[in-house]
Amino acid sequence: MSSDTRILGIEGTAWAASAAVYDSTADDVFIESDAYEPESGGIHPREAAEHMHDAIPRVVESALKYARETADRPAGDPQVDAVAFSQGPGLGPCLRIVGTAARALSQALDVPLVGVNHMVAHLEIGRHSSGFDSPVCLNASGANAHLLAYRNGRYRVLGETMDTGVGNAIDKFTRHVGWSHPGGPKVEAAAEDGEYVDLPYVVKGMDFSFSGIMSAAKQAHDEGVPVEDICFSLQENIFGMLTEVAERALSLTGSNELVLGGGVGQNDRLREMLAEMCAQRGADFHAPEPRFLRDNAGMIAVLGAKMYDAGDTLDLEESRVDPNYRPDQVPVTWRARSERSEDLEDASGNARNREQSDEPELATGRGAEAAETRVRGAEAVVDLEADAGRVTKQREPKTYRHPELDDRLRRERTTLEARLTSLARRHGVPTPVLSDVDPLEARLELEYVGETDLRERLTRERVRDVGRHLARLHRAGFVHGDPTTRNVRVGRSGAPPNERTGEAREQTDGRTYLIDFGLGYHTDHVEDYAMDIHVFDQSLVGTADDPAELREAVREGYREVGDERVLERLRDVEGRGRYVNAHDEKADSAE
Ligand SMILES: C[C@@H](O)[C@H](NC(=O)OP(=O)(O)OC[C@H]1O[C@@H](n2cnc3c(N)ncnc32)[C@H](O)[C@@H]1O)C(=O)O
Ligand SMILES: Nc1ncnc2c1ncn2[C@@H]1O[C@H](COP(=O)(O)OP(=O)(O)OP(=O)(O)O)[C@@H](O)[C@H]1O
Ligand SMILES: [Fe+2]
Repeated sequence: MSSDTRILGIEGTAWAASAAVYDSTADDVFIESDAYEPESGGIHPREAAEHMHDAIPRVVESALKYARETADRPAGDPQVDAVAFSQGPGLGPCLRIVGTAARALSQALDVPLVGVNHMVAHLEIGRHSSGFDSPVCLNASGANAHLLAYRNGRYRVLGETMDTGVGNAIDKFTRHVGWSHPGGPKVEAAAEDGEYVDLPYVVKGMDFSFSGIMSAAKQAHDEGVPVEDICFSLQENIFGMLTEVAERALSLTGSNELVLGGGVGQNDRLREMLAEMCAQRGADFHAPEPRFLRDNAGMIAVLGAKMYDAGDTLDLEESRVDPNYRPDQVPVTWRARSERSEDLEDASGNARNREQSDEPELATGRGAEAAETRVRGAEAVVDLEADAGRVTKQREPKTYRHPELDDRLRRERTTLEARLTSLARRHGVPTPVLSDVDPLEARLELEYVGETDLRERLTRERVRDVGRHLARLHRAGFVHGDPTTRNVRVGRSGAPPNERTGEAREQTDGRTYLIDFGLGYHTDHVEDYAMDIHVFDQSLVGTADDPAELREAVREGYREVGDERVLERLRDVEGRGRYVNAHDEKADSAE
């Protein structure tokens, strides 16, 4: 960062009217915030906007006063170099007030305007305070919940909630119980005296859904289950889901660093689970201090400074706010050019992984496979005996999870994996032959298939094959649940070069095997089939430099075998951005 940048930051996307001054030389952040507290119910957009209207001038005045008092600049000079503000996402009426205030200040102070994406700020503050280079980020905030990882100039969304944000889900339950907003801290306090009761647990690849667990929690309350037990179990399941998908993102990207962002990150139990998961797999975990987790202008000012130093300022006409501003829409201008083309899952990431792991014999599934005898996936430890043609897959206990939940998931998934692996083969999809299953020990013995994971040898032809395979499963009435470029095994890297031209040819005859059916399930919903393809898409986005062609290839393959309505629904799913649950329409069960 260049020397002595001072930025005024303004935040006001929903509840926090906040202003901050960041000084890059001292790495000092001053924050002044004024919270909106609804008298009853949740956040009312109009009331929240009125709060912004009253409180923003006050907090800005305190921040400017601090800037004047601490600057060693001549009195006539501007005390800050730019005004950075949250441009979105957030509540429209609130954002507009903050936008107007920021524009007015930039004109009055005669300094440039910097438009900051609030969700990227939640991520970058953790990268800033940890010093991590290319972490995976779990954003656990009120209105959002997603996993981000940097690749090729953008923060890619690897997984996200299919319905509401995580804080909002918790707050809806506490409103049902009659507790005041915000509910998160109350659930955390009540959970201390709770015991575990069974609640739904839903992850799909790196996506997840809260609607099922929230309705079950409300119903349990109505039926008289003690509220502290529900709170305890909500935390165990919801945070268990977030930790699981975070681990899957680490495993898929080969990254060894996780940062946490967002207001729900203030929860001790969530932080404990994430720290434990990272410790278990030899990764580093960082959670910023609480004042940087909940909404605050400090994170806006810190990212604002990086953007300002990169020359990423706004003209007035570009300064419109965007309530649906997604993190992957932001061109990342502030990271070094070398970093920007860096490939998250390149060999170095995994070399690091091996060095730092407590268990050096565990590799992450890449590289010279002949030499590897053990692979650690996100869920299991897999012993590979290529010569004997056999693998043993052991779902080891995850100590971050409640033991009851852990037992249940490991058994269920082992049983399902055994059943669906065989069922898929009966429907013409190549899968490993099962030789033994022990649900109590959560252990499977399977045939060794393929030579390497698809992500090492991505070609259109192979990806097209995956499209056909998924269509066959769907026609048979079930989904894979976690189709990623690591859960497909492939053979040789290509046919011999063309004899006349010497050019490499794509192999068309090798088999593409699907493995790891533990998250699969029977369903006749078009939405579930579309989600299955969407999960594979997201893994392409996470592992391929140019995913567009490959995404088209999945669809080509799917179209050959499957139902066009699923592809139509997939276009809907993508258009939605955040997925609203639409488990309504049923497909005819083909076959
Ligand atoms: C777009 C923006 O406006 C939005 N901001 C936001 O949601 O505020 P944030 O400060 O990041 O998170 C607030 C949420 O964080 C929850 N929360 C606060 N303390 C908590 C705790 N100890 N345990 C669980 N949840 C907690 C609250 O219940 C509330 O739902 C967002 O980042 O999604
Ligand atoms: N039958 C098999 N034949 C050859 N290799 C296999 C087989 N099963 C697993 N592997 C290897 O082990 C890795 C991890 O296996 P698997 O995906 O089943 O475990 P996991 O813990 O569920 O992984 P994740 O949840 O990260 O996808 C695979 O990516 C693959 O490289
Ligand atoms: Fe936020």
